Amino acid sequence: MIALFVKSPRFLDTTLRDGEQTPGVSLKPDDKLNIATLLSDIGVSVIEVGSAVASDGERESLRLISDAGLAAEICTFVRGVQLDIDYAADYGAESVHLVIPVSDLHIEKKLRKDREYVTQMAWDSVEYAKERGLIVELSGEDASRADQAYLYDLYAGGVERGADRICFCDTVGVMTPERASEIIPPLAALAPLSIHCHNDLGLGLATTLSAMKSGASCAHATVNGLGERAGNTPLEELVMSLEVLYGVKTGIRTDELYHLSTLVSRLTRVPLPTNKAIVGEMAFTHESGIHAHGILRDAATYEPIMPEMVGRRRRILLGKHSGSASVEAALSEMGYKTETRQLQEIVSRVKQLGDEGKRVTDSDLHAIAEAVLDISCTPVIRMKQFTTVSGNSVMPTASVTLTVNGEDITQASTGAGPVDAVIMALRKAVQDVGDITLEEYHVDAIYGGTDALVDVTVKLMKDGELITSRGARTDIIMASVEAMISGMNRLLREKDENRGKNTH
Ligand SMILES: CC(=O)SCCNC(=O)CCNC(=O)[C@H](O)C(C)(C)COP(=O)(O)OP(=O)(O)OC[C@H]1O[C@@H](n2cnc3c(N)ncnc32)[C@H](O)[C@@H]1OP(=O)(O)O
Ligand SMILES: CC(=O)C(=O)O
Repeated sequence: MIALFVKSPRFLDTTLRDGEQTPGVSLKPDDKLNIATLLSDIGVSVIEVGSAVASDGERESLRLISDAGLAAEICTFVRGVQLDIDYAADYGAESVHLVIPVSDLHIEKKLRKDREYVTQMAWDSVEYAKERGLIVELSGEDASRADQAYLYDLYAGGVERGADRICFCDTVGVMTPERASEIIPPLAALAPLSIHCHNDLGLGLATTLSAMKSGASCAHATVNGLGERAGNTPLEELVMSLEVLYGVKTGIRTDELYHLSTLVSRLTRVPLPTNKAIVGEMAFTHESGIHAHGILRDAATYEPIMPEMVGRRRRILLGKHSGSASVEAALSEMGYKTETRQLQEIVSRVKQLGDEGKRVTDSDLHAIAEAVLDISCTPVIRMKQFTTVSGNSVMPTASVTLTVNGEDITQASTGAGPVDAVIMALRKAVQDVGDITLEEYHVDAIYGGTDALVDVTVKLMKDGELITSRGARTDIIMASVEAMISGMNRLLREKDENRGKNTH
């Protein structure tokens, strides 16, 4: 089975073209350059950076990325239209993804033409693009619903006229993996073949793998599976499946996949589903006691791949499904030592919080542990007052007065909004006692009316230590301040090796 894959498969990443066609997504040239640079650095062979014909901004992006001297081949989408090909050549593309509708449905209903017209358009476009000095990937749009004999002849004539590669598009994600294994081999014998799959029925990855196993030497994919409608084959899932399940060396730096994913999610503003394979927040997070217990003995019990392979870290969350093994491990991380009955009591309080529907944060565990172990710690920081101002004609501003180690400190800051301003002011107020960075801010459980409870979770980092903390109030600013103060107190408290083990 393994031998059927080509030895060094190539990847054409189309995050910046098909991925950007995700409704509502629009990337500025600099954003595209950032993503293209990382794609090239991790080893993607070809980057389709957009559609040069679409807008001035698209052409500016193409020029910027083409001039950046990246190792990857820079490609752009073109129709069978001379203007598109001219833009590609004039703005610095090395190659074109020349897309030609090939199913009768697309030819007759969309273009209102016939097969002969489209064949001629395809071949003329190949010749023209070659004259303009471009590498040509001749692509059949809706190829999986096309008459396969017609498609074969169109590709064969295109290759005779100079097409360097051909591409088979399963445009609406209807090709099964079984069908791919029948259709692809004769086409792949014509020229190097790329496979481009969509995920309308959730089969994008399976069909791409099947096509690659059947002779496709290049796969089109997008970061996070972005793309039209339900998206395209996700690059991170494809690369990891090839590496881990099929033993194929992809040449991709897998340890940068998570970094790439978060960059794309941030710039496109498309959040990652928490359970998304490889890159979702929960992909390497465990809560259930049985799983956590297994993981703590040997991670392979419940993890098919090591999180480090994709640049991630394992997390064990606490909640109502936790068991004593994971709670003990979390306590020990925090420097607490417990005896059996103390541990049992802490586990039961953790479960109680879970039963109330709450996420159990580090600060919650800390508070429970201190109560059960009867340790009273004086908080390093206490809030004395804070004020925020925002409105349509003022810059959002906040001032805070904190008592830090017994001394009053007042700081003020502006921000993108009142929450941002107050968080910046808080961080300024504690900067002399610790460099605390806000790694993540998350608002949850906003349901009901405008007076609903708001649940804010923050992730804070100090000296490489990452903790989560929560605040729950009906006022989002109060909830944010509560989460920040409680988290900062956790980080600023000295770790006491002798903590815990009180017997009573
Ligand atoms: C499956 C895919 O992902 S295909 C890629 C989709 N990407 C895009 O659409 C890129 C963004 N698109 C755009 O900016 C615009 O649609 C443009 C600039 C390409 C065209 O804009 P307009 O000239 O206003 O045309 P409009 O968008 O209304 O219609 C598309 C035109 O392209 C033609 N066309 C569509 N596909 C092709 C093709 N592969 N080759 C040649 N012509 C094509 C259509 O027939 C139609 O032309 P017509 O009105 O003369 O029949
Ligand atoms: C070209 C393309 O993106 C498709 O057919 O899906």
